[in-house]
Amino acid sequence: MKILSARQIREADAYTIAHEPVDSLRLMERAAAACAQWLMDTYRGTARPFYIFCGPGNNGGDGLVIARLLADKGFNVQAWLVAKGTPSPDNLANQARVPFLQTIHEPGEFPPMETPGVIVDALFGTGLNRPLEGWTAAIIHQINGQRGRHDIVSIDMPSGLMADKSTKGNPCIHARYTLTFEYWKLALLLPENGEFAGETVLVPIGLHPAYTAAVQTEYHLTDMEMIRTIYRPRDPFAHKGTYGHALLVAGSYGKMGAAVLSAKAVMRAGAGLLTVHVPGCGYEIMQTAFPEAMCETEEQATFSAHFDEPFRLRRAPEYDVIGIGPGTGTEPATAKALERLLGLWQGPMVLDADALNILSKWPSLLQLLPKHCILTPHPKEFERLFGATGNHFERLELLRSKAAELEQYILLKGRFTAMACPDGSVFFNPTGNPGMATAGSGDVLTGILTGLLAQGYAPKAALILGTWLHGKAGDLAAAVSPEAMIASDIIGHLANAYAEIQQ
Ligand SMILES: NC(=O)C1=CN([C@@H]2O[C@H](COP(=O)(O)OP(=O)(O)OC[C@H]3O[C@@H](n4cnc5c(N)ncnc54)[C@H](O)[C@@H]3O)[C@@H](O)[C@H]2O)[C@@H](O)CC1
Ligand SMILES: [K+]
Repeated sequence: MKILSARQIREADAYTIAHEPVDSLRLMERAAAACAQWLMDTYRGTARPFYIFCGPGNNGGDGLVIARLLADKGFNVQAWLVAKGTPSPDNLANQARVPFLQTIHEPGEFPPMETPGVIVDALFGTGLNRPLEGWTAAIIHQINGQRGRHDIVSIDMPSGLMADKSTKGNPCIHARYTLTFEYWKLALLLPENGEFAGETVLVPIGLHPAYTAAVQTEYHLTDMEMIRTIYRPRDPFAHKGTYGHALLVAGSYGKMGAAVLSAKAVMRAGAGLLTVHVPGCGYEIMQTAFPEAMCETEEQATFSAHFDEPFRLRRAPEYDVIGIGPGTGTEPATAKALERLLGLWQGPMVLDADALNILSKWPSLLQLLPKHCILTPHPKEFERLFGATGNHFERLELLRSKAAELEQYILLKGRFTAMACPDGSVFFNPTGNPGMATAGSGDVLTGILTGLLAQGYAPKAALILGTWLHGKAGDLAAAVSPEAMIASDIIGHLANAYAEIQQ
């Protein structure tokens, strides 16, 4: 699914009006009717009144239509026009159709709203072009002050948030739900705005599909259609060699769990063969915990500078992919080993955890990476690798520019994990939940990505599919209890995540 900028959303709106028998007033009616329906379905039977705050533009126009539609259905509705500036023509036309509309001219006129109800925030949407200040900011603070007593539902955007620019630190509605029209907006996907949007619900309003099909965007949200296009069913004539031989370099004294979790995920993702390279202290652990993997070792608790000797990496062509990093530690000897490895290997590769920490400590190693590896930092690892930024839009831009400059795929973990490709595109992943913020979850992702690359998926396909599978398996695991789930449960649900694609 493409993520459009505020300008492109306006164009999609105009294109629909030009190419369909619908004028702007009808389109507003359609969008507002979809919201009114959601509000009725969600709050029917609760006897909660609706308190609707309408701004001067078309977002306010949506609020006016919602007020009328809910009142027509017999709901208890109060609506206020927060009057500042000239109203848009469609807003004005709808004001006349809400006889019970009141006006707030200054913050002192903020209504009491005694009965617990639902505040509908239709003050500003994608038309916001600068931070809110003065008395509009004061109204936002007053609405936020009501959060304990009322549910707040924002229409299209939480008022105060700009669709594709940072509004960090500026006044903004804290919604429980955001009913956003037709497309995800970039701002709704970035963690710094999570507290404002609450739960985002996508509301289709029937914009013309031809515009979306043709428009060029850098940002995308992974959806099932994309996943089904990427996924390749197994060949009935397959043997284990068909699905590749992965090498996983992982573990150290006290951190063999990371290696075991990663190894299991490689195989559960579908790799044909796996060799795990661990320090000597981990040999028995690995062979016992996961007999499906072959295991080779070194004497030391960490990896030696002579990595390639017992390791016989000169036989590298027998591997299809190398995954490296979970639990390896960042000893100088291990860093040397990674350097040697990079001198010998130019194939597909996944670098995670301590492999990334080594790259941060010795940044010159970044230049030795084969092109089109997958790097999977969490925000702290990303900051150590590439530096701090002032807000999450800047961080996204840094992610994009580093992926292009280094010609690597870089995955930045988060609620909507952002995956930047060397061609400048960024894919956001929708699956996953807070239950996955648990030790070992990242090691499982490394394993899944390594397992997909082993099977011959191209890096971009492996990245999008693997991250989706990881989140979906996590969602299935969290369905029982997000608190009680552990990383092994994600592996345990990978089969069910695959099954969802095949349905
Ligand atoms: N995209 C679409 O296809 C559709 C959009 N609709 C609605 O239209 C909205 C966009 O409408 P508009 O473009 O009229 O914009 P908005 O209603 O979001 O806001 C524009 C108004 O706010 C004022 N404004 C902007 N920044 C301000 C600031 N910092 N302080 C005070 N005032 C400020 C402008 O002067 C203007 O009056 C969407 O969010 C959505 O709710 C729907 O009505 C129907 C279909
Ligand atoms: K709004």
